[in-house]
Amino acid sequence: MVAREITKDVFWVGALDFDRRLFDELIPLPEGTSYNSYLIRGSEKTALIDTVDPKKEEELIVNLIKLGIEQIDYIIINHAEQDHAGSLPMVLEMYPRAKVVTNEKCRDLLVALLQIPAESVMVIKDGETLSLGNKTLQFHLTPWTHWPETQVTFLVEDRILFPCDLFGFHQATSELYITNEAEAYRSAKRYFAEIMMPFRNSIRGYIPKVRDLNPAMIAPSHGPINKNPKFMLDAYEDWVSDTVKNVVVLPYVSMHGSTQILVDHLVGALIQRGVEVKPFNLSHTDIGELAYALVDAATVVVGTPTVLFGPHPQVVSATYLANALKPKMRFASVIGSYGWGGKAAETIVKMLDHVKVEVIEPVVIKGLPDEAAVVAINRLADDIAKKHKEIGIV
Ligand SMILES: Cc1cc2nc3c(=O)[nH]c(=O)nc-3n(C[C@H](O)[C@H](O)[C@H](O)COP(=O)(O)O)c2cc1C
Repeated sequence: MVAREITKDVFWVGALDFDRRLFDELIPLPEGTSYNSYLIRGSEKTALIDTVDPKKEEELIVNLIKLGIEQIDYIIINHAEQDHAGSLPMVLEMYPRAKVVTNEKCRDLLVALLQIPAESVMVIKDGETLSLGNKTLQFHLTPWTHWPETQVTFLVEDRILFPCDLFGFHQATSELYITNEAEAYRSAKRYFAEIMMPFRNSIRGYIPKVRDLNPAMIAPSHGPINKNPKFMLDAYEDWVSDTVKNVVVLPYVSMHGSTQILVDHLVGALIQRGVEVKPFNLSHTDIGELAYALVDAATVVVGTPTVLFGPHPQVVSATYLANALKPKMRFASVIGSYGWGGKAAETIVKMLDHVKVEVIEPVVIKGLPDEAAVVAINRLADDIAKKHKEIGIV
């Protein structure tokens, strides 16, 4: 890997991870990822902003050595998660005189997660600045833009925002900057869905503050640097808003084909009624794509057979995730088939306790769908189209 200069005396010194395919043992990474770390050489002091995932720590160290960095005065930690702070012990070993700079909550997490000695941390407060001589770092605490300790750092003179996870996305690319905004939009929306969506209300509050800073660049900790911050801020403003689209997301499983028949019929019935529908067969769905679809869908219909008196375990897992991601969905329903009895639909509805949804009457049928089942699915499609019309999205 090679360190690259972004602007005078500001360098990207991170690591690209083209091969990584799973994050948090949960999220598929179709484009790999990067762990961006930045080095700022002021006239008097040198600062490193965030580190890299420990499995790539050697690349960070080599970048620093190649740049001829003999002393680091400050290591700014914007977020304590290991993919950004995990190489801190190694960097501190290499540069023992460096002070770790972060907020109080982040310090406590660094002590807990990485056993960093508390006394090596200089605690900053919201709005505080740190001079590097001819360059000034300004810290803004942004709790719950992922974790409780998250903060962003602004390089005042160069107007570069270092927001760590916020506004970034998982992509390993040799390009230092975003070159194709349409592609970046898709990757960033997926990242938002997987990581940031549960915190949409907090993020909404920070967007005007970021706009006030008027950054010339956003240099996140995953993915390429953004030279057009307005593009990302506008996109985020839309994603964090309460505005939903005329879309039904339909995650489902079918073991023997009966629930599949209901799904297929509902897909057709919704299309006929002018409602966009996105089915996801959970036996082979990339859950990142499911999360992506949840960002602005008005309705979620969960399809499940009854298994051991409840929903299919794959459906339980997807419903748990959807509920935890707290999408802005307004309506929910359940469809499915059973053999002799159970509480699949009731269990799914109970699981949706983090989202404020109006439940539309489920369609749960015995065995193979018959004419009555088709009528019931048409009724469900009618109800969904009516609800979408009532809220003005059709
Ligand atoms: C492992 C397994 C467990 C099942 N458990 C139940 C059950 O507890 N209650 C029930 O009504 N049906 C149960 N069934 C029957 C299915 O719900 C029924 O066959 C249904 O029509 C399957 O829908 P599908 O074709 O969409 O997979 C079970 C089926 C399987 C294979």
